Amino acid sequence: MSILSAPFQQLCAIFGSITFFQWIAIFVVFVFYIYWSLTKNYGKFEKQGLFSIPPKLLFGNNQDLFLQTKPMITCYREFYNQFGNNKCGICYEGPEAKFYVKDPELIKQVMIKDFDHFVDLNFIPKELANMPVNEFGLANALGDEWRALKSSITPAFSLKNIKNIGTNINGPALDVIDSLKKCQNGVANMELYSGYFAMDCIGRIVFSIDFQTTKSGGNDFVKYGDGFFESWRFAFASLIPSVAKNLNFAMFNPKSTGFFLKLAHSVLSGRDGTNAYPPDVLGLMMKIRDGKLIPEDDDEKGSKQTMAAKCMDNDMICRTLMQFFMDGYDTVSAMTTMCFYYVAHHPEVQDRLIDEVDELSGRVGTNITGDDVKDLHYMTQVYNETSRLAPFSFTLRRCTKPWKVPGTEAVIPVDMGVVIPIVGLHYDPTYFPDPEKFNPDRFSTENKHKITPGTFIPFGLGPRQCIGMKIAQMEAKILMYQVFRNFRLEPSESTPFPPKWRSDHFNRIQGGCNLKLISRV
Ligand code: HEM
Repeated sequence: MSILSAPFQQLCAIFGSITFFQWIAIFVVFVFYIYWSLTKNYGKFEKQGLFSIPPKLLFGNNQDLFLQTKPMITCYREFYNQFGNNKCGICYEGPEAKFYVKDPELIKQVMIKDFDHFVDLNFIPKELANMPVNEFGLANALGDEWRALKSSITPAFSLKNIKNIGTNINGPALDVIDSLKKCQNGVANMELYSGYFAMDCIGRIVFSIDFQTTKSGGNDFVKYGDGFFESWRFAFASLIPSVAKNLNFAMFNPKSTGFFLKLAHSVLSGRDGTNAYPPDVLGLMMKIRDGKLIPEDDDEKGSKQTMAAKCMDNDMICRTLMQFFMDGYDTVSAMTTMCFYYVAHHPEVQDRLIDEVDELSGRVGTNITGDDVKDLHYMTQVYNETSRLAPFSFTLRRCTKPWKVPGTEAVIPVDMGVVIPIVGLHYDPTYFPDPEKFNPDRFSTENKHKITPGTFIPFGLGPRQCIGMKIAQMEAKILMYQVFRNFRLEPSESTPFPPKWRSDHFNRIQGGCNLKLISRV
C-alpha cells in the first residue's frame, strides 16, 4: 500500500503531465501576478488629479530608506523638496499609496479640524496591527477605545503631575553629574549618559523604581531599550505586509518587548493586593482599571470612565507601560543628546545658556524643581531649536472616514495611510529662513509668533499629539541644568559639525556624541 495520500498522488499525476511549454506559461502568469500586485496601486490617485513622484518597482519612493543608503532625515528632506509647490499628493511606501500632506493649512485640517476622518496613528501596517505580537498600548488603540484611554491617562502627564516629576528626576540627573566628574577635563559620550538618564527617569515616572542605570554604567534596561527598533523590520513589513502577516511578524524586537512586558507584569502583580495606588503612571492605570478615576472630560453617565475601565485590564496596563519604555526612552535620549551637541558647537549660545543656569542656580542650587524649570526661557528656545533640527522625520495617520481633498476631485478612502512630513517642514526656508543654522532666537518671545502654525511639530499635533511631550522637555531641561552648572562642553574631533546622521537610526549621529568636558566648579 502506498504511504502517500490520494490527493497528493493526484497532484503528482497532474504535475507529471504538465508539458515544458505549460510550465513556461505558468511561470509567465506567476511573474505577471507578482508585477500586478506590486504596481496595482500606481497611478490610481493621480487620475483624480493628485501629484506623485514616479515610484520604483518594489520600493515605491522609499528605496534609500529601505536599503539604508541614506539617513532617514536626508531621505525625508529630499522627498519633501521633490513635492515642490504641491500642497499634497501621493507617495509610495513599497507598493502602497499614501496621502502626503505638505501644506500647513491642510496639515491642521487633517490633524485637528477633520480629526474624525483620521483618528488612528498608523505606525504599524493595518494588516499587522491586530496580531497579539504587535498589540501595544495607547498609540495602537483605535477609535473610541483610544479616546477613552487617552483622556484617562492624560492626567498622569498633566502640568501639575509633571512639576512633581521634576523633583523625582533630579536624582537621575545628579547621578549623571557624579559619573561625568570622573571623566572631568576628558571626553564623554553624551549619547550614553543621556540614554542612562532617560532610562532612569522613565523607571521612576512609570514604576517609582530607581533602575540605577547611570550608577551601574549600563544594565539590561538600556540593553533591551536600545534593542526595540530594528529598521529592517519596518522595511520588511512595509514592503510585503501580507507575507509579514502570514509569518506572524513582530514589528519590534520581541526580546525587548518581552523583557519590558515581563517587567511590567511582575511589578503589577507585586502591587496588586496591597490596595495601594502609588503616585506614578502604573498607580494611575491601576486606578483606571479599578474604576476609581473619572476622566476630566467625562459626561454625566461616566461613559469614558466605564469604557476606560473596560479597556484597561492587566494586559492593557502592561502593554501601555511597555510602550512608554518604547516611546519614551530612545526619543528622549536622542533629543537630549542633540541639545548637548548643538550647544557644544555654538559657544555663543552656550554663554547665554550658562548665564541663565547660573542665575537660577544662585537661587535654587542643586535642588531644581519642576516649578523652577519654567524660568529657563532661553533653555526652552535651545530645546525647541534642537527639536526643529533633529526631530523624528514624520508622523502618520490612517484615514478612518472618506475625506475629499479640498480643491480637487480626489477622495481619500478609509484605511489609506497619511504622511505628515515633520522634518521637511522644519527645514523649509519659507517657514524657517536659513534653515540649517542653529538659531534658538527663532523661538524668542519677540520672534515665536512669526512661526507659521502647523510648521513646527516635533511632537505631532491635535488630539493624537505625543502624550510624553512635557515629560520629555522637563527631563532634557533638568539634565541640561545640572550639566551646565558643572561643565562647559566643547566639540571633540570625533563629533564634527554639521551632524553626520546615522542611516540605521532616526535621529542619531555617527560615532556617538563625544564632547570635551571643561569643569566650571
Ligand atoms: C523627545 C521626545 C519625544 C518625541 C520627539 C516624541 C514624538 C512623538 C510624535 C511625533 C508622536 C506622534 C504624534 C502625532 O502624530 O500627532 C508621538 C506620539 C506618542 N508618544 Fe511621543 N515623543 C517623545 C517622548 C515621549 C515620551 C517620554 C513618552 C511617554 C512617556 C511618549 C509617548 C507617546 C505616546 C503614547 C504616543 C501616542 C499618543 C496617542 O496615540 O495618542 N513620547 N510622540
